[in-house]
Amino acid sequence: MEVKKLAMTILSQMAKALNMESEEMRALFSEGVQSMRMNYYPPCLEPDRAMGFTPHSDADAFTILYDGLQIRKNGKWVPVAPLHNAFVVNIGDIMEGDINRIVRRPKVKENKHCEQWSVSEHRATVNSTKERLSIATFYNSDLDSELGPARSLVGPNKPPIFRRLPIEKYFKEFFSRKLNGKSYLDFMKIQSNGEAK
Ligand SMILES: O=C(O)CCC(=O)C(=O)O
Ligand SMILES: [Fe+2]
Repeated sequence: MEVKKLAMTILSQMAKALNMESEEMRALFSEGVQSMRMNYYPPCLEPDRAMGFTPHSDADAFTILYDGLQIRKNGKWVPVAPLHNAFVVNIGDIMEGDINRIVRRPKVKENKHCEQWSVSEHRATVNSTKERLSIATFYNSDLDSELGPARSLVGPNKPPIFRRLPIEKYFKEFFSRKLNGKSYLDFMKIQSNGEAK
């Protein structure tokens, strides 16, 4: 319950930073699905030859994670060390879909808080002596909702970049695929001829 409160505060700040109607954001997530995954990584004698969690972006809107991971930045894997008393927040695929990729638009890029927003591709490694436990809390809009660019962010001059589909269908499709970086996001994109892939 406490993590959910934190999530709603983060979402309302995100809405503000994106000039999105905060009620639209609140309506999407207040009754949404919150789920938690605990990942246990036992020590591994040959950590260089094993992977804890293969590279992926989270399929949800965003994730609040306890413990560190590695993110792909400019093609390189960079460790994000856990800070004492702090969480790591990952932007997931749904958030990129919902906000219509506004974060990549030049106008918003001027906003220094938005500049770093993009879906995080991450992975988890293992180590040779210590076991590791992470706790990830995932946020989604509710299962009856539709996934697609936020209505307050698209218009005649801002055409949608992602297609719309029922969220249940989105998850069925996601879980029938192998984790493969950000490939599912590409699948969600509308091609330049206006057709969904
Ligand atoms: O265990 C970790 O640090 C990362 C876990 C993760 O990426 C996930 O559960 O989606
Ligand atoms: Fe993840």
